[in-house]
Formats: sequence, C-alpha cells, structure tokens
Amino acid sequence: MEQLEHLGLSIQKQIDNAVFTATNDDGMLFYWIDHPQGKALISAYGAHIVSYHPYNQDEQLWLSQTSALDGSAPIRGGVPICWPWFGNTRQPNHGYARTQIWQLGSIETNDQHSVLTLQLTEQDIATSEFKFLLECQFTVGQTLSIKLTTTNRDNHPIEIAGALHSYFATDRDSVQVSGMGQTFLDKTQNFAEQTQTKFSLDEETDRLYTHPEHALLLTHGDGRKLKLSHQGEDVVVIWNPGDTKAATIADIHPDGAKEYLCVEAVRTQTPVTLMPAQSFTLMQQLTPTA
Ligand SMILES: O=P(O)(O)OC[C@H]1O[C@@H](O)[C@H](O)[C@@H](O)[C@@H]1O
Repeated sequence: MEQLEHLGLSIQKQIDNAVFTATNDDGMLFYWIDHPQGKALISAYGAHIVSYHPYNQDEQLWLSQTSALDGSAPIRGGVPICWPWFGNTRQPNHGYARTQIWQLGSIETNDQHSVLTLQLTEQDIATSEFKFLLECQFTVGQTLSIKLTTTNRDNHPIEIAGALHSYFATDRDSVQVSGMGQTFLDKTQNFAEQTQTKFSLDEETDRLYTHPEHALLLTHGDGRKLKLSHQGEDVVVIWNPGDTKAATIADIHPDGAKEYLCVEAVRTQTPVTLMPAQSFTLMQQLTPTA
C-alpha cells in the first residue's frame, strides 16, 4: 500500500483474490498483487515490475524517484524487458517491448503465490517485422519468478534476443555477487575481454559475463542474501553507471546509482532462431533470504 501511495496510484478494481488494477494521474495501468506471501506492482506499460516485496523481507527492486511513469520513456528501475534485441545494435536501445502497452493474459492465485501473465503480439506494434506472441509470466510469492516466452507465430524462422534487466535495491559499494565466473567483456573498453578473480566494481561498470553459473548469489553489505537463478541466458550483465555518469542521466535521482546494482539475464551473443510455432523462454528467479 505504501508503494501505491508513494507513486500516486489509486486502486481501480479487484480482479482476483489477490490482484487489483490501479492507475496513476497519467492514466497508466498497473497490477497490484497483494498476496500474503509477497506483494508486487507491475506496469502494463512494458510488462514492467517496479516493486517486489516478499513477506517479512525488504523491497528487492530499485525504482528511480525521477523515472517517467507516464508512458513517455522506459521506466528506470524494476525489471525492464529488453526485446527483441539487447543494447543498441538497433534502435531503440534494448528494443521496443519495454515501451508498449501489454495486455492481460491470465491470473491465478493459490496459497503460495499469484501468477500474472501479460502478453504482447505484433498487433500491438505499429511496425513489426514478424508475427509473434510474447508472454511475460510473473509468479509472486516468497520467490519471484519472471519468465519471458517468445512464440513464433509467423510462417518463417525469426531471430530474437533480449534481457530481463533487473535493478536490485542494494548498497552498491558493499554488495558482492558470486557465481559470475572470472571472464567478462567490458563494454566501457570496447568489449575487451577481461578477467577478475575477486568480484569488484569499477567507477562505471558495464560487463557481459561470459561464463556465469545459472545460479548466482548476491550478498548485501549487511549480510542479507538474494539467490538468483537464470535460464535461457548466454551472458549475465552487471551494470552500474557510477556516480559521475549517473549525474548526467536525468531519470536517475541524485545519488540513486549508489542504491542499486543491475544483474541482468541476457540473451544476446547467440540470438535464438525460432521455427514457426516454436517457443523460447528467458527466465530469472529471485529468492531473498534474511
Ligand atoms: O538507459 P537504458 O537504455 O535503459 O540502458 C541502460 C544500460 O543497460 C545495460 O544493460 C547496458 O549494458 C548499458 O550499456 C546501458 O547503458
């Protein structure tokens, strides 16, 4: 509830035992999951989860206080969905899925969790090169799982990449991540390959880890831990712009870059080719522990 007030959202209606719709003054639609095991706020714009708060734990996702929430620009924070490409190989940066209004697919609640699925198809996009069904399934309880599934609905093969670009709320200067492997491509150095035996961040960190484990452990400075597991990724990206660069990014609030670390499940080095009717899932799951 606190998060709803903070973002100026009003509940519209209850659509399931634990799920409500809410809107802000700009008319943007959100889904508020208020389950005894976990709470989450998901924007229809971008199928973008902006808050996840498991029972008896802290907020897990960072959201910039200066993020646009009116549909004029991608949301800064939470878990942006990058699709059908990652980065700026094409424009817009990170693809167009994060700036579309997604439709509600289904909702199911049991005593463990609520499962909400949002959908996007080529019919929602002004110019799409192929026919597709993109589904993002959020399972919200003591664990959060985000599954992004692409299905080729065209009559020829399609190629896709993408990412679950999660911004985790943490003290950036004391967080540790294990399981990353020692090799990464450094985007700040024109993707030069680097090795690092002990995890530490640079002033600006923008790295594609090429040999991560599927299960990672993020340890906050105060000892709390967040288990992360992935499926379908070919690299894990760690990104934080550092304070100097962040000061030039209008939708990161002052000193906001100190409050998060992006750990992203990314499929980009070897894009996926899908034959007609074939599907592919990119997944990230987070399990916080006290
Ligand atoms: O500002 P955007 O488009 O959300 O991108 C944020 C960052 O996303 C990261 O995944 C990229 O590695 C960075 O290079 C990029 O700056």
